Parts: sequence; C-alpha cells; structure tokens
Amino acid sequence: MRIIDIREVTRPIASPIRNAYIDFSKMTTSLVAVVTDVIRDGRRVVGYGFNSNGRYGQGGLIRERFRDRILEAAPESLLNDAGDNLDPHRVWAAMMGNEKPGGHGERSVAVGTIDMAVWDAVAKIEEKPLFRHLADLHRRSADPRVFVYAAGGYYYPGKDNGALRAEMRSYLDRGYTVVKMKIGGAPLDEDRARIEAVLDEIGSEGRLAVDANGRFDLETGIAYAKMLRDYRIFWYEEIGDPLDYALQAAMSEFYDAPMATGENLFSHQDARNLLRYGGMRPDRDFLQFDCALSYGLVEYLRTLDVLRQFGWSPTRCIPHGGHQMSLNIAAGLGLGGNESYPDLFQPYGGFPDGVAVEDGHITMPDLPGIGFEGKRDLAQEMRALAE
Ligand SMILES: O=C([O-])CC(=O)C(=O)O
Ligand SMILES: [Mg+2]
Repeated sequence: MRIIDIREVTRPIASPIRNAYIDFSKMTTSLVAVVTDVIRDGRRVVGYGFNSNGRYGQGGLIRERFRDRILEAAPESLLNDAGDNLDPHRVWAAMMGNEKPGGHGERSVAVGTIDMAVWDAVAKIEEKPLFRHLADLHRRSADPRVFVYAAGGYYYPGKDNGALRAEMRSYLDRGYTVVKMKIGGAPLDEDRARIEAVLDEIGSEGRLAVDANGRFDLETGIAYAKMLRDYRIFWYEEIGDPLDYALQAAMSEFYDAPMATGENLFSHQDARNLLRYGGMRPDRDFLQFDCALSYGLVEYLRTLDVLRQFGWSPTRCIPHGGHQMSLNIAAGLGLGGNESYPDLFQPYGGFPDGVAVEDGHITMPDLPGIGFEGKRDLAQEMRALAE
C-alpha cells in the first residue's frame, strides 16, 4: 500500500469577530487530503486534515516542502513493521527531514495538518474510530464521553452586553455547562461589566472562563487578576505572551484560581519550557496545546510524555481548536476534554451530525477514522478535494 497523492486547498474561515489581539476577517485554513491506494468498503481510503483557527492556511509550505518529502520517500519506508498500514511516526520523520530544530512557527501548522490526515487514513484502514485505535495502541480503554465547553464571547462591531448575554444563554440552552469569553480587547472596567453581565445571565447553570489571548503585560495581567478574584472564574487564559514563562510564573503569586495556556506553543520542547519555568500548577491549571497547530499527534504524544515526566495528568489537557481530532485524542487517551466553537469556523469545527451536548459532554459515535464523514457539510468539502 502507498500514499499516491497529497492535496491541499486553502479555504476561508473568516468572520467579523475580534479577540484582544487579532480579528478574523481574513482567517483561512488549509484542508489537506492524503490519498492512498487502499480500498475499504468499496471506496478509496482518503485521510483528511485541516489546521485550527488562529494560524492561517499553510498551502505554500505544504506544496513547497512537506508534500514532496512524503511522495518522494520510498513507499515501504512509511509503513508499519507489518507493512499493512502507514506508520504516522515514519511519515512524520519523512516530512521533517532536513529541518533544523527550534523555530516552531508556521512549519508546525503545515506538519500538524498533514499528520491529522495521516491518522485519519490509518484509522480508516484499521476500520476503527481513531479514538478506539489510540486506546488500543496505548492499552487503555476508550471513554467516548468527552467534556466540551463553548468558546465565543468575541468582540464584534455593535455587540452590546445584551447580545453577549444572549450568546451565552444559547450555549447553555444547547447543553454546555462551561462558556468562554474574550477579555483584554476593551478597558478593564468595560470588561468587568461584560463579565458581570455574563455571570448574571448564566447564574448557577454554568461556569465562565475568560481568555486574554496573550495581550497583557505583567502589570495589566495582575490588575485583571485582582478584578477576577472577585468572581468564581473557571479559568483565566493566556494572560501574557505565550513564550513569556516568567510572566506566567509570576501570575501564580497573584492568582490562586485556575489558569490555562498553551495554544500558542507548538512543540514538546516549548511545552517542557512552560512546565519547567511557567509555574503552572498540576493540581488546578489547564494545558491547551493543539495538535493541529503543533506538528500533529506524533508530536502531541511526545508532549504527553513530557507531562508525565513533570507529574502532570493528561486530564489537565483541554486542547484549543474545537476539532474532532482532539475529541478523538481526548476519548482515546484520557484528556480532560476539548474546546468547541458552537457558532464559529464552520464547517470545520463541531461534532458529527446528531451528536448533542448533554450536561457539558458529548458521546463519540463509532465512525471510522476521525469521524469527519459523519458531518455532512464538512464531508462535502473534503470529498470535493479528493474524491
Ligand atoms: O480567539 C482565538 O484566537 C482562539 C482562542 O484563543 C481560543 O479558542 O482559546
Ligand atoms: Mg485562547
């Protein structure tokens, strides 16, 4: 068996929203297809992947470097020992030939996108849901019930606190128990009023997380920490620059309640530095590394090894990104849950059709691969690329 083609198309996932750092008016994603010569159920097996929001499509890098390295490798060098399936670790090594260490920037997004498609193909060839394949590989039992929270609460033109409240109410109505909103894109007093409006709306029906998207310097981060201490916030996310570990460490002197970060760390080495130097607390904080932005699941497995070395449980991981790949990792390898954007970044985010959120959890259906084919609008885009 072999990979016969890798296709990429860059698609818009634009919307008029804004966080404390960027707007999404020109946001794109790379949709990738890894086409194999394997037939299952009378159809050619094609694995699909895409990058999550926040970084842009990576067509240039994929076409100039990573695609060709895989297609030019000896096909048998990409297979597992039994020769009956792809080995994602060997495909990853082929992609990363002639790449120096460090500099985990956009490259990690291109590789993560292809890696997602490779794992999708592997699980389809195994004729299993990816989460069951991962649990089997790691000799664990899968738990198809996964915690999910609703991310939104963006700034957008003309949005007042009434609209913000209605948005959060709609998430509770759809079964979520934790909702997230942006902070740091308005003056502190205005953000305090936004937070109070949301807390008033959700009452005891849900919990609120807040996300500063790396906007604050230490002084502002502390000012917000002092304000947030007045409320029972689910977590205080990405306070300062993602690589400023000293700032993150200092924050724990001012903020006892849970903090979260990691969506803009793109390698296990960066994750290790966060755990070494960031003062993160394994009994309460959350880690949000997103495989689709950070060299894929092959690298994420190394990150999970780093966590273990530092005494962290995988249950502290609730990845950024809202895609089904991380849902599979959560269900297969015991992460604490996954992000969800109920109203954004469609058709890429979300769950297979018919999967409902109940009491803040979804239950993964048994679909082959990552499960993209269970989501009609997404499957349509995917098949248009490769089938
Ligand atoms: O607004 C963004 O860039 C997305 C984000 O931080 C999140 O989902 O936590
Ligand atoms: Mg975030």
